[in-house]
Amino acid sequence: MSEEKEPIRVVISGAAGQIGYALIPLVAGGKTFGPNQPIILHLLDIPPAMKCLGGVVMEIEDCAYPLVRGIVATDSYEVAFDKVDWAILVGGFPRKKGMLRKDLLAKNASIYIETGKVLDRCASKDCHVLVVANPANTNANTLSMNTPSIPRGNITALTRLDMNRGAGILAKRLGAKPSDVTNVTIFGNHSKTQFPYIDRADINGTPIRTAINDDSFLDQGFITQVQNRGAEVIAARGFSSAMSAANAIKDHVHDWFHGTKPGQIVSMGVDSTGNPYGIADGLIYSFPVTIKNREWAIVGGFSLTDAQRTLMQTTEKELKEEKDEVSASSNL
Ligand SMILES: NC(=O)c1ccc[n+]([C@@H]2O[C@H](COP(=O)([O-])OP(=O)(O)OC[C@H]3O[C@@H](n4cnc5c(N)ncnc54)[C@H](O)[C@@H]3O)[C@@H](O)[C@H]2O)c1
Repeated sequence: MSEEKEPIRVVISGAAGQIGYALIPLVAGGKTFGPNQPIILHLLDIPPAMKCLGGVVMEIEDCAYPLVRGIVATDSYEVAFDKVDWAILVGGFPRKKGMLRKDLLAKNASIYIETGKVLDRCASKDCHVLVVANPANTNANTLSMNTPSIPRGNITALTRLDMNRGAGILAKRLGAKPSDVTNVTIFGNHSKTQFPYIDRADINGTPIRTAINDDSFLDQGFITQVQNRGAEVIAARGFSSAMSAANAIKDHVHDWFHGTKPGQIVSMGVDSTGNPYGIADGLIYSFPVTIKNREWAIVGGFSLTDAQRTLMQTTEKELKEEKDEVSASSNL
Protein backbone atom coordinates (compact mmCIF):
# COMPACT_ATOMS: atom_id res chain seq x y z
CA MET A 1 0.00 0.00 0.00
CA SER A 2 1.39 3.44 -0.91
CA GLU A 3 2.01 5.88 1.94
CA GLU A 4 -0.45 8.73 2.30
CA LYS A 5 0.82 12.14 1.18
CA GLU A 6 1.17 15.03 3.62
CA PRO A 7 -1.80 17.41 3.34
CA ILE A 8 -1.19 20.72 1.59
CA ARG A 9 -2.78 23.96 2.81
CA VAL A 10 -4.91 25.75 0.25
CA VAL A 11 -6.47 29.14 0.90
CA ILE A 12 -9.47 30.42 -1.05
CA SER A 13 -10.30 34.08 -0.45
CA GLY A 14 -13.81 35.35 -1.15
CA ALA A 15 -14.87 31.82 -0.19
CA ALA A 16 -18.45 32.83 0.67
CA GLY A 17 -19.02 34.31 -2.80
CA GLN A 18 -20.42 32.86 -6.01
CA ILE A 19 -17.16 31.53 -7.44
CA GLY A 20 -16.18 30.16 -4.03
CA TYR A 21 -19.38 28.13 -3.89
CA ALA A 22 -18.70 26.58 -7.29
CA LEU A 23 -14.95 26.15 -6.70
CA ILE A 24 -14.83 24.51 -3.27
CA PRO A 25 -16.36 21.20 -4.50
CA LEU A 26 -13.73 21.01 -7.26
CA VAL A 27 -10.81 21.62 -4.88
CA ALA A 28 -12.20 19.50 -2.03
CA GLY A 29 -13.20 16.73 -4.43
CA GLY A 30 -9.66 16.26 -5.80
CA LYS A 31 -10.15 17.80 -9.25
CA THR A 32 -7.33 20.34 -8.84
CA PHE A 33 -4.61 18.63 -6.80
CA GLY A 34 -5.55 15.09 -7.73
CA PRO A 35 -7.43 12.24 -6.07
CA ASN A 36 -4.53 11.27 -3.76
CA GLN A 37 -3.58 14.67 -2.38
CA PRO A 38 -5.11 15.46 1.03
CA ILE A 39 -5.76 19.15 1.71
CA ILE A 40 -6.45 21.51 4.57
CA LEU A 41 -8.85 24.17 3.32
CA HIS A 42 -8.39 27.74 4.53
CA LEU A 43 -11.47 29.82 3.71
CA LEU A 44 -11.19 33.61 3.96
CA ASP A 45 -13.90 36.23 3.67
CA ILE A 46 -14.79 39.57 5.26
CA PRO A 47 -16.71 39.93 8.56
CA PRO A 48 -20.20 40.51 7.02
CA ALA A 49 -19.83 37.22 5.10
CA MET A 50 -18.91 35.07 8.13
CA LYS A 51 -22.45 33.77 8.75
CA CYS A 52 -22.73 32.65 5.14
CA LEU A 53 -19.24 31.14 5.28
CA GLY A 54 -20.36 29.15 8.34
CA GLY A 55 -23.08 27.61 6.17
CA VAL A 56 -20.54 26.78 3.46
CA VAL A 57 -18.40 25.00 6.08
CA MET A 58 -21.42 22.95 7.20
CA GLU A 59 -22.00 21.92 3.59
CA ILE A 60 -18.36 20.92 3.11
CA GLU A 61 -18.64 18.75 6.24
CA ASP A 62 -21.88 17.27 4.89
CA CYS A 63 -20.12 16.32 1.65
CA ALA A 64 -17.75 14.10 3.69
CA TYR A 65 -14.91 14.66 1.22
CA PRO A 66 -12.24 12.00 1.86
CA LEU A 67 -9.38 14.39 0.99
CA VAL A 68 -10.32 17.24 3.35
CA ARG A 69 -8.23 16.92 6.51
CA GLY A 70 -9.22 20.23 8.09
CA ILE A 71 -11.13 23.46 7.52
CA VAL A 72 -10.08 26.89 8.74
CA ALA A 73 -12.79 29.52 8.15
CA THR A 74 -11.80 33.04 9.10
CA ASP A 75 -11.92 36.77 8.44
CA SER A 76 -8.30 37.20 9.57
CA TYR A 77 -5.65 37.41 6.84
CA GLU A 78 -3.01 36.18 9.32
CA VAL A 79 -4.99 33.03 10.13
CA ALA A 80 -6.06 32.45 6.53
CA PHE A 81 -2.56 32.71 5.05
CA ASP A 82 -0.73 30.84 7.82
CA LYS A 83 1.65 28.31 6.16
CA VAL A 84 -0.45 28.03 3.01
CA ASP A 85 1.11 26.28 0.01
CA TRP A 86 -1.44 27.44 -2.57
CA ALA A 87 -3.50 30.64 -2.59
CA ILE A 88 -6.53 31.10 -4.85
CA LEU A 89 -7.50 34.74 -4.43
CA VAL A 90 -11.07 35.36 -5.50
CA GLY A 91 -12.01 38.02 -2.91
CA GLY A 92 -12.13 41.61 -4.03
CA PHE A 93 -14.22 44.74 -4.28
CA PRO A 94 -16.83 44.50 -7.06
CA ARG A 95 -17.48 47.28 -9.55
CA LYS A 96 -20.55 49.19 -8.39
CA LYS A 97 -22.88 51.18 -10.62
CA GLY A 98 -21.37 54.54 -11.54
CA MET A 99 -17.94 53.59 -10.13
CA LEU A 100 -14.98 54.82 -12.16
CA ARG A 101 -12.35 52.29 -13.26
CA LYS A 102 -9.78 54.42 -11.42
CA ASP A 103 -11.71 53.99 -8.15
CA LEU A 104 -12.13 50.25 -8.68
CA LEU A 105 -8.38 49.95 -9.27
CA ALA A 106 -7.56 51.96 -6.14
CA LYS A 107 -9.98 49.99 -3.95
CA ASN A 108 -8.60 46.63 -5.10
CA ALA A 109 -5.03 47.88 -4.96
CA SER A 110 -5.42 48.54 -1.24
CA ILE A 111 -6.82 44.99 -0.75
CA TYR A 112 -3.99 43.40 -2.76
CA ILE A 113 -1.24 45.45 -1.06
CA GLU A 114 -2.47 44.20 2.32
CA THR A 115 -2.99 40.66 1.02
CA GLY A 116 0.57 40.64 -0.36
CA LYS A 117 2.10 41.88 2.89
CA VAL A 118 0.37 39.27 5.03
CA LEU A 119 0.93 36.47 2.51
CA ASP A 120 4.64 37.34 2.43
CA ARG A 121 4.81 37.16 6.23
CA CYS A 122 2.67 34.10 6.85
CA ALA A 123 2.55 31.78 3.81
CA SER A 124 5.01 29.10 2.76
CA LYS A 125 7.94 30.71 0.89
CA ASP A 126 7.08 28.52 -2.09
CA CYS A 127 3.41 29.51 -2.03
CA HIS A 128 1.84 29.38 -5.50
CA VAL A 129 -0.70 32.14 -6.05
CA LEU A 130 -3.53 32.52 -8.53
CA VAL A 131 -5.33 35.88 -8.56
CA VAL A 132 -8.88 35.74 -9.90
CA ALA A 133 -10.46 38.92 -8.52
CA ASN A 134 -10.66 41.70 -11.07
CA PRO A 135 -8.74 43.53 -12.34
CA ALA A 136 -6.96 40.17 -12.07
CA ASN A 137 -3.66 40.91 -13.86
CA THR A 138 -3.14 44.20 -12.07
CA ASN A 139 -4.18 42.81 -8.67
CA ALA A 140 -1.61 40.04 -9.20
CA ASN A 141 1.06 42.62 -10.04
CA THR A 142 0.18 44.74 -7.00
CA LEU A 143 0.32 41.65 -4.80
CA SER A 144 3.67 40.60 -6.25
CA MET A 145 5.23 43.98 -5.43
CA ASN A 146 4.35 43.27 -1.79
CA THR A 147 5.64 39.69 -1.60
CA PRO A 148 9.43 40.16 -1.79
CA SER A 149 10.16 36.74 -0.33
CA ILE A 150 7.89 34.76 -2.69
CA PRO A 151 9.33 34.24 -6.21
CA ARG A 152 7.59 36.49 -8.76
CA GLY A 153 7.07 33.46 -10.98
CA ASN A 154 4.79 32.03 -8.28
CA ILE A 155 2.24 34.84 -8.78
CA THR A 156 -0.20 34.36 -11.68
CA ALA A 157 -3.55 35.69 -12.90
CA LEU A 158 -6.48 33.79 -14.39
CA THR A 159 -6.99 33.98 -18.16
CA ARG A 160 -7.87 30.30 -18.53
CA LEU A 161 -11.57 31.16 -18.62
CA ASP A 162 -10.97 33.27 -21.75
CA MET A 163 -8.98 30.43 -23.30
CA ASN A 164 -11.76 27.93 -22.54
CA ARG A 165 -14.35 30.35 -23.91
CA GLY A 166 -12.37 30.60 -27.14
CA ALA A 167 -12.15 26.80 -27.49
CA GLY A 168 -15.86 26.48 -26.76
CA ILE A 169 -16.84 29.05 -29.42
CA LEU A 170 -14.65 27.39 -32.07
CA ALA A 171 -15.88 23.88 -31.22
CA LYS A 172 -19.50 25.01 -31.43
CA ARG A 173 -18.87 26.55 -34.83
CA LEU A 174 -17.29 23.28 -36.04
CA GLY A 175 -19.87 21.03 -34.39
CA ALA A 176 -16.95 19.39 -32.55
CA LYS A 177 -16.03 18.49 -28.97
CA PRO A 178 -14.41 21.45 -27.10
CA SER A 179 -11.69 19.10 -25.87
CA ASP A 180 -10.65 18.48 -29.50
CA VAL A 181 -9.77 22.17 -29.93
CA THR A 182 -6.29 22.71 -28.49
CA ASN A 183 -3.85 25.56 -27.92
CA VAL A 184 -6.11 28.61 -28.21
CA THR A 185 -3.99 31.38 -26.67
CA ILE A 186 -4.92 34.52 -24.76
CA PHE A 187 -2.46 37.41 -24.91
CA GLY A 188 -2.64 40.31 -22.48
CA ASN A 189 -5.15 41.49 -19.93
CA HIS A 190 -8.26 39.66 -18.66
CA SER A 191 -10.43 42.46 -19.99
CA LYS A 192 -12.08 43.56 -23.20
CA THR A 193 -8.65 44.39 -24.66
CA GLN A 194 -7.41 40.79 -24.46
CA PHE A 195 -6.24 39.21 -27.72
CA PRO A 196 -7.39 35.63 -28.35
CA TYR A 197 -4.92 34.15 -30.87
CA ILE A 198 -5.79 31.05 -32.90
CA ASP A 199 -2.86 30.58 -35.29
CA ARG A 200 -1.31 27.85 -33.12
CA ALA A 201 -4.67 26.24 -32.33
CA ASP A 202 -5.82 23.09 -34.04
CA ILE A 203 -8.59 20.55 -34.07
CA ASN A 204 -7.46 16.94 -34.20
CA GLY A 205 -4.24 18.03 -35.93
CA THR A 206 -5.84 20.39 -38.49
CA PRO A 207 -5.06 24.10 -38.02
CA ILE A 208 -8.15 25.99 -36.87
CA ARG A 209 -7.69 28.53 -39.69
CA THR A 210 -7.94 25.70 -42.23
CA ALA A 211 -10.81 23.93 -40.45
CA ILE A 212 -12.95 27.07 -40.08
CA ASN A 213 -11.94 28.62 -43.42
CA ASP A 214 -13.37 32.04 -42.61
CA ASP A 215 -10.62 34.61 -41.93
CA SER A 216 -13.01 37.48 -41.43
CA PHE A 217 -14.74 35.58 -38.58
CA LEU A 218 -11.43 34.48 -37.03
CA ASP A 219 -9.79 37.92 -37.22
CA GLN A 220 -12.81 39.94 -36.09
CA GLY A 221 -16.05 38.30 -34.93
CA PHE A 222 -14.34 35.56 -32.94
CA ILE A 223 -12.05 38.02 -31.15
CA THR A 224 -14.94 40.31 -30.21
CA GLN A 225 -17.03 37.35 -29.05
CA VAL A 226 -14.33 36.14 -26.64
CA GLN A 227 -13.65 39.70 -25.42
CA ASN A 228 -17.35 40.28 -24.69
CA ARG A 229 -18.37 36.85 -23.40
CA GLY A 230 -18.10 37.84 -19.72
CA ALA A 231 -20.35 40.87 -20.26
CA GLU A 232 -22.85 38.69 -22.15
CA VAL A 233 -23.07 36.29 -19.21
CA ILE A 234 -23.62 39.20 -16.80
CA ALA A 235 -26.36 40.62 -19.04
CA ALA A 236 -28.15 37.25 -19.16
CA ARG A 237 -27.65 35.98 -15.60
CA GLY A 238 -27.44 39.19 -13.65
CA PHE A 239 -24.23 37.92 -12.05
CA SER A 240 -20.76 37.40 -13.42
CA SER A 241 -19.54 33.98 -14.56
CA ALA A 242 -19.12 31.66 -11.60
CA MET A 243 -19.47 28.04 -12.75
CA SER A 244 -17.18 28.57 -15.73
CA ALA A 245 -14.78 30.70 -13.67
CA ALA A 246 -14.49 27.96 -11.04
CA ASN A 247 -13.94 25.39 -13.78
CA ALA A 248 -11.17 27.53 -15.30
CA ILE A 249 -9.52 27.97 -11.88
CA LYS A 250 -9.59 24.16 -11.56
CA ASP A 251 -7.89 23.84 -14.97
CA HIS A 252 -5.26 26.53 -14.22
CA VAL A 253 -4.29 25.07 -10.84
CA HIS A 254 -4.49 21.47 -12.07
CA ASP A 255 -2.06 22.13 -14.92
CA TRP A 256 0.26 24.21 -12.72
CA PHE A 257 0.34 21.45 -10.09
CA HIS A 258 0.59 18.46 -12.44
CA GLY A 259 2.32 20.02 -15.50
CA THR A 260 1.12 20.35 -19.09
CA LYS A 261 0.91 17.32 -21.38
CA PRO A 262 3.35 16.99 -24.31
CA GLY A 263 2.29 19.42 -27.04
CA GLN A 264 -0.20 21.20 -24.76
CA ILE A 265 0.03 24.99 -24.43
CA VAL A 266 -2.11 26.86 -21.90
CA SER A 267 -2.62 30.56 -21.13
CA MET A 268 -1.76 32.19 -17.82
CA GLY A 269 -1.21 35.76 -16.70
CA VAL A 270 2.49 35.70 -15.73
CA ASP A 271 5.45 38.03 -15.21
CA SER A 272 6.28 39.64 -18.55
CA THR A 273 9.90 40.35 -17.64
CA GLY A 274 12.22 39.03 -20.36
CA ASN A 275 9.37 37.68 -22.52
CA PRO A 276 10.10 36.81 -26.17
CA TYR A 277 7.29 38.97 -27.65
CA GLY A 278 8.66 42.45 -26.94
CA ILE A 279 6.02 43.23 -24.30
CA ALA A 280 7.28 45.59 -21.58
CA ASP A 281 8.86 44.09 -18.46
CA GLY A 282 7.14 44.32 -15.10
CA LEU A 283 3.57 43.47 -16.10
CA ILE A 284 1.43 40.41 -15.43
CA TYR A 285 0.50 39.64 -19.03
CA SER A 286 -1.17 36.50 -20.38
CA PHE A 287 1.11 34.38 -22.56
CA PRO A 288 1.13 30.87 -23.97
CA VAL A 289 3.01 28.67 -21.49
CA THR A 290 4.02 25.10 -20.84
CA ILE A 291 4.52 23.88 -17.28
CA LYS A 292 6.97 21.41 -15.75
CA ASN A 293 7.81 20.84 -12.07
CA ARG A 294 5.39 23.68 -11.14
CA GLU A 295 7.37 26.20 -13.22
CA TRP A 296 5.87 27.81 -16.28
CA ALA A 297 7.84 28.80 -19.38
CA ILE A 298 6.56 31.17 -22.07
CA VAL A 299 6.32 29.55 -25.51
CA GLY A 300 7.97 31.87 -28.04
CA GLY A 301 8.03 31.89 -31.80
CA PHE A 302 4.35 32.40 -32.61
CA SER A 303 4.08 34.08 -36.01
CA LEU A 304 2.29 37.41 -35.82
CA THR A 305 0.94 39.73 -38.47
CA ASP A 306 1.21 43.51 -37.99
CA ALA A 307 -2.49 43.60 -37.07
CA GLN A 308 -1.95 40.91 -34.43
CA ARG A 309 1.06 42.78 -33.00
CA THR A 310 -1.13 45.87 -32.70
CA LEU A 311 -3.72 43.87 -30.73
CA MET A 312 -0.97 42.65 -28.38
CA GLN A 313 0.19 46.23 -27.87
CA THR A 314 -3.31 47.56 -27.21
CA THR A 315 -3.79 45.18 -24.29
CA GLU A 316 -0.20 45.89 -23.10
CA LYS A 317 -1.01 49.62 -23.08
CA GLU A 318 -4.06 49.02 -20.88
CA LEU A 319 -1.99 47.02 -18.41
CA LYS A 320 0.64 49.77 -18.26
CA GLU A 321 -2.09 52.35 -17.60
CA GLU A 322 -3.61 50.21 -14.84
CA LYS A 323 -0.18 49.79 -13.25
CA ASP A 324 0.40 53.55 -13.39
CA GLU A 325 -3.01 54.26 -11.88
CA VAL A 326 -2.33 51.86 -9.01
CA SER A 327 1.09 53.47 -8.42
CA ALA A 328 -0.47 56.92 -8.40
CA SER A 329 -3.17 55.89 -5.94
CA SER A 330 -0.93 54.01 -3.54
CA ASN A 331 2.63 55.32 -3.97
CA LEU A 332 3.82 51.83 -4.88
N1 LIG B 1 -10.27 36.36 -13.92
C1 LIG B 1 -11.43 35.85 -14.30
O1 LIG B 1 -11.50 35.12 -15.31
C2 LIG B 1 -12.70 36.12 -13.53
C3 LIG B 1 -13.90 35.51 -13.93
C4 LIG B 1 -15.05 35.73 -13.19
C5 LIG B 1 -15.02 36.59 -12.09
N2 LIG B 1 -13.85 37.20 -11.75
C6 LIG B 1 -13.76 38.08 -10.58
O2 LIG B 1 -13.75 37.25 -9.41
C7 LIG B 1 -14.18 38.02 -8.29
C8 LIG B 1 -15.19 37.23 -7.47
O3 LIG B 1 -16.35 36.99 -8.23
P1 LIG B 1 -17.66 36.39 -7.51
O4 LIG B 1 -18.67 36.25 -8.58
O5 LIG B 1 -17.32 35.22 -6.67
O6 LIG B 1 -18.05 37.62 -6.58
P2 LIG B 1 -18.89 37.61 -5.23
O7 LIG B 1 -19.21 39.05 -4.95
O8 LIG B 1 -19.99 36.60 -5.29
O9 LIG B 1 -17.84 37.08 -4.14
C9 LIG B 1 -16.73 37.83 -3.75
C10 LIG B 1 -16.44 37.47 -2.31
O10 LIG B 1 -15.25 38.17 -1.93
C11 LIG B 1 -15.45 38.64 -0.62
N3 LIG B 1 -14.51 39.72 -0.34
C12 LIG B 1 -14.64 41.05 -0.62
N4 LIG B 1 -13.56 41.72 -0.18
C13 LIG B 1 -12.73 40.81 0.36
C14 LIG B 1 -11.46 40.89 0.98
N5 LIG B 1 -10.84 42.06 1.16
N6 LIG B 1 -10.89 39.75 1.42
C15 LIG B 1 -11.51 38.56 1.29
N7 LIG B 1 -12.72 38.42 0.71
C16 LIG B 1 -13.32 39.53 0.25
C17 LIG B 1 -16.92 39.04 -0.58
O11 LIG B 1 -17.41 39.15 0.74
C18 LIG B 1 -17.56 37.91 -1.36
O12 LIG B 1 -17.92 36.82 -0.51
C19 LIG B 1 -14.70 39.33 -8.88
O13 LIG B 1 -13.67 40.30 -8.76
C20 LIG B 1 -14.93 39.00 -10.34
O14 LIG B 1 -14.88 40.14 -11.15
C21 LIG B 1 -12.70 36.97 -12.45
